[in-house]
Amino acid sequence: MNSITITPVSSVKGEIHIPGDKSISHRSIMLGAIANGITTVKGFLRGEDNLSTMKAFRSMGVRIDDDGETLAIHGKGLHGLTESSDVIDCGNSGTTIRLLSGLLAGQSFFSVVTGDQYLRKRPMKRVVEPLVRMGARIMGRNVGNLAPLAISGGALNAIGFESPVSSAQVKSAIMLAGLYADGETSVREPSLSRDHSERMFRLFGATVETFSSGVTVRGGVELQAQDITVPGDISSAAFFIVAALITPASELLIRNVGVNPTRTGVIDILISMGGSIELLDQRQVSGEPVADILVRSSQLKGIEISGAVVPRAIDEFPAICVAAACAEGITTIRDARELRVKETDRITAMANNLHRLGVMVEECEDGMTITGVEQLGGGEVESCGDHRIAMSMSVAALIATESITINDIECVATSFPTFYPLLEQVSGR
Ligand SMILES: O=C(O)C1=C[C@@H](OP(=O)(O)O)[C@@H](O)[C@H](O)C1
Ligand SMILES: C=C(OP(=O)(O)O)C(=O)O
Repeated sequence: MNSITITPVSSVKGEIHIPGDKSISHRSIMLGAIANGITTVKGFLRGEDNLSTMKAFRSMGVRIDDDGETLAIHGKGLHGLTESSDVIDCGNSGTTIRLLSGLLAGQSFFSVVTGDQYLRKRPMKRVVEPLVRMGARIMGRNVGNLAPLAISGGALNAIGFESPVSSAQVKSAIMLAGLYADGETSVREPSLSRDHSERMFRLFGATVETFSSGVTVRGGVELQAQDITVPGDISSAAFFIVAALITPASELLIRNVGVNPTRTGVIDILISMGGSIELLDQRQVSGEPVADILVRSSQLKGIEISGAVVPRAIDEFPAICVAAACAEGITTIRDARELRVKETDRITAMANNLHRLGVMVEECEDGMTITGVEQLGGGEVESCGDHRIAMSMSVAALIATESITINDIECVATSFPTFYPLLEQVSGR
C-alpha cells in the first residue's frame, strides 16, 4: 500500500485544468452504447471508475475506440447489447453498478455484476427493489441488498417510484430501465439530485419530462448518437478550491469546470463560509453549464449546513470538512446520512482523521459538528480506501504545522489519477 508525506506550503498559485466529470463520463458511454450511430466523447475521464464502465460495455459487444483524446462509441441501438461471457466487475464504482443494473433490467439476457471489497458492502436494495417492481428478476447476497447481483431482465412495466433518498444513481437506474418499459416511468426524490441523466437523455432524443424533484421517461424511444464534450469535474475542482481558500497568499484559476446548479452546493457552502470564489465566462457545453473558477485565500467562518444543499454537494463533504477545520467557529453538518454509505463511512473517516490532527469533531447519525482550529497538527491519517478522503487529507497537509502522511493512496486513481502532479504544480514544487 502506497503512502505519501506532504509538507506545508506557503501558497497555492497558478492556472489549472481539471479532468473530465466522472458522472457525465459514465453516462456518455452508457447512452452512446444503446444509441444508433457513433457517439464521440471528448474530455472523457480516464479514472478507474469510468474505465470499469468502458470495460463493462465492451464485454457486452460494444466497440469503443480510444485514440487517447476522443472516444468513439459504436452504438448498438436500444436492443443491440449482447450477454457478457463473464461476471461484470464494476470495481469501486457505485455509479457503474447501480446505473448498469437499471440498464440490464431491460435486457433479455442474464448478467452478474459485482465490485471490489468496498462496493460489495454498499446498499443495492435502493435500485433492486424498484427494478424488481418493474419486472426484472434480481438476486443478490443479503436478500438482494449486496453485490454480486444476478440480473435476468426483459420486458418491463412502467412504474411511479418515490425514492426515500435523494440519489442520482437510483433516479438514473430507473430512468435507464424506463427506456425499456411499456409506458411512462417516473421517479420522485425528496430534493433534486444531480440531473446529468435528464440532460443527456434529452440530448440523445429520449422523451423526458422534468418537474420539481422528479422526472418522467417514455419507454421504447430509440436514441441518436451525439458528439459530447465533457466539462471538468467540480468534485475534483473542490479539492483545489479548498486548497486555495485555506492557504495564505493564494490565487488559483481553475479552467473549464462544470457548474450545473445541481452540483454547485460546494460553491454556495464555501461562499457562505466567507470564501472568495468567482465564476467567470459562464457558458454551455453539451447541454451543461461550464465556467472558469477564480479562488483567493480567505478567512473562513463556521456555518450550519443542512437540507436541499446536501445532495447538491454530496461528494464534496470530505473537502468541506477540511475547510470547516480551518474556519473560525463551529460548522454543523446535518441531513447527510448518505455519507455513511459511500466508498467508506465518510463521517467516521473524516472525524477520525481530523481528530488525529487536533481538531474537535463530534459525530451524529446524519452528520457532524466540527470546531475550527487556528493550526492543524501533523501526523498520520488513513484514506480508508476512499479517494475523496485521501485527497481531502492531502489538502489539509498543505497548511498543517508539520508534515502529514496519508496512507493507502492508490484509491485516488478512482476519480483523479493526476491529482498529485497537479497539487505539486500549484504548490510551486
Ligand atoms: O449519479 C452519479 O453519477 C453519482 C451520484 C451520487 O451518488 P448517490 O446517487 O448515491 O447519491 C454521487 O455520490 C456519485 O459520486 C455519483
Ligand atoms: C460516491 C462516489 O462515487 P460512486 O458512488 O460512483 O462510487 C464518489 O465518487 O464520491
